[in-house]
Amino acid sequence: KFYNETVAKAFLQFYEHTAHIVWNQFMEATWNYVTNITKKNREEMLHKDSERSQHMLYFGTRARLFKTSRFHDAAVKRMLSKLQNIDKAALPQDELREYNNLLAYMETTYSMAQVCLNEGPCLPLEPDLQEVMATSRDQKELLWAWQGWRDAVGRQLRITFERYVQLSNKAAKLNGYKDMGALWRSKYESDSLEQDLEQLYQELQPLYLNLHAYVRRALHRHYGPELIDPRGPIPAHLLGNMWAQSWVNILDLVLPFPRKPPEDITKIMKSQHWKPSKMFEEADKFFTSLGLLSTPPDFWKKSMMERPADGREVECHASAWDFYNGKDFRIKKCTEVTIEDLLSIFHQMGHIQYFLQYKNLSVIFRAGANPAFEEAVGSMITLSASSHKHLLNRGLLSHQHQDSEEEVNFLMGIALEKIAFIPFAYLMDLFRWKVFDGTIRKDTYNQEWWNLRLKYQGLCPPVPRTEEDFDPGAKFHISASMPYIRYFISLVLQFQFHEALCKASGHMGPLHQCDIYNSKTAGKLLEDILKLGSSKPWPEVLQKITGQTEVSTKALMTYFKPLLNWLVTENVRQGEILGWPDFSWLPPSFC
Ligand SMILES: CC(=O)N[C@@H](CC(=O)O)C(=O)NC[C@H](CC1(C(=O)N[C@@H](Cc2ccc(O)cc2)C(=O)O)CCCC1)C(=O)O
Ligand SMILES: [Zn+2]
Repeated sequence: KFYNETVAKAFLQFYEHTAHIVWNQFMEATWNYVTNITKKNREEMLHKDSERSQHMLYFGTRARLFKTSRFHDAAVKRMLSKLQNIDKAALPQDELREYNNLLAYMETTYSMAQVCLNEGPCLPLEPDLQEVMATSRDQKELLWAWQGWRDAVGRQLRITFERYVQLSNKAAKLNGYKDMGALWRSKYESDSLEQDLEQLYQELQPLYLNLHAYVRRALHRHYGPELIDPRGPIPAHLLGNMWAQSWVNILDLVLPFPRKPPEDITKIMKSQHWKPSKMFEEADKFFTSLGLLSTPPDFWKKSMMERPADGREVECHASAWDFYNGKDFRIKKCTEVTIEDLLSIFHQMGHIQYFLQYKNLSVIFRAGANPAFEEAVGSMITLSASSHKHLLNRGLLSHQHQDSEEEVNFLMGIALEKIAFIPFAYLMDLFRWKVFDGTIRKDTYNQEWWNLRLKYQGLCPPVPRTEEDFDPGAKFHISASMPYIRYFISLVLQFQFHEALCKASGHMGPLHQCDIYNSKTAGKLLEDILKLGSSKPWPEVLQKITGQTEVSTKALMTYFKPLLNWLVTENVRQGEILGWPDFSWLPPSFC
């Protein structure tokens, strides 16, 4: 055992010196693969991944030799403890190779999947199948896309996923965790995480139940009683999204005041000849308006902002990339000129801003205070960017005022994105944690998935499901082994951040009318926490920006208060039943 803090610092210097080279090469090879899916690029990526794993193994095992209990420098202690988790690099060589191959297989199957029309073309998810799910009002066509996607992806991943679970748990155990779920949860440095999350969910549930009941009534009106049971769960293919995780695309069906429809911003963008690059510039301008950093030249030279026209196979799922050299940061996105994509670019640019702000920290601390912070930054900016005030100011809306009915319509639009998302974001990792800890066994993966989809989202599958299906695999993050609870926590955090920055910007009036654009004060508050990366425990960072040390739903509830009041009144008037009692005792075979 080493006791000497000076030795530890030299060890960390040596790590630092070699790490950003290994990480830069790994990111480059991975980028080359996902932006040009070929066998050669896959081999190169897997080779760079194994180099990175060897590097992690070398330093991770040695980091464990230091007795840090008597060390004085908190940063040294924190860095050494973070180094000790080496994730999949703890697996023996042959099993690591197998694991990397199955990870690549799952993600690539998802990225290349298409659904073919009988004698017509084959449609990829982005933009074609997403477009069908968003715009079709023909339930047979929706069912074709919904079922076709799950046949093309989920079914193909079922067996691989079972092996993925085994190897994931083996890697977790080799890192000292009881299973991979425990390793994922450890990023939040809290031994009461699961209880805290359940508490947040309970506080938010009334908001979701009221929205669910109201939307069910509207769908009942549109699709009729043969499809919608006003006391039952909603068929999962009717919500305007492949996973029913966001319901924004059925706003036209559920608009509270249909005589005051919101302007179609996508149409306005197209009439103003917006291009993807302009969408990225727009988001960049928001951050510089706060006095924050602008994207460097490499970003504009090396990002992939549209699906390539040269027929290359690419992974279209949007993502933000840090190349760990302090100057190369990129976004990969198959951008379409729509308001949904513009707002998603704001989210991605939030990741880029975090990368830029912490780029001078040690590689070990180049991450969010916790993964949810990483997600909340961009989503918080999106709250300002999607405000009526901001869109008007940016020429994306024409008419001035917003009366109380238009305000409810506006809040409904935001709620269809944020409130609808609550149970989905929660159950994604509830499912995987149970799979990793063995509560959910492989012969009931799909049944248990739909039990959770019924229990939390009040959805049911539109056609019978069997254990030949693997519907969770039809969601990117499950095929890409990317944890998801970060988005649930981010949902609450982003409103807490938004409230704090709105206050700092001197905003007066309702929270949902706040736009922090141009506020250098708000920007400074944000900059001070982004710079910290993951160098401090997140409660300390949360306190710096909000004054509180706890994640709290208060700001979110404040934001949606006018809508909740309206929803409750409306549901009582209609005699709605909250929840889905008609299916609570039957197994959710199908709707
Ligand atoms: C190299 C790498 O992987 N980088 C990470 C970032 C990092 O870890 O540094 C990364 O880019 N991850 C991709 C992911 C992309 C998106 C996503 O997947 N979103 C979720 C949840 C959601 C839903 C609605 C919403 O408004 C916001 C989020 C979904 O769509 O289900 C796509 C749409 C927006 C965000 C992301 O940006 O989080
Ligand atoms: Zn994100």
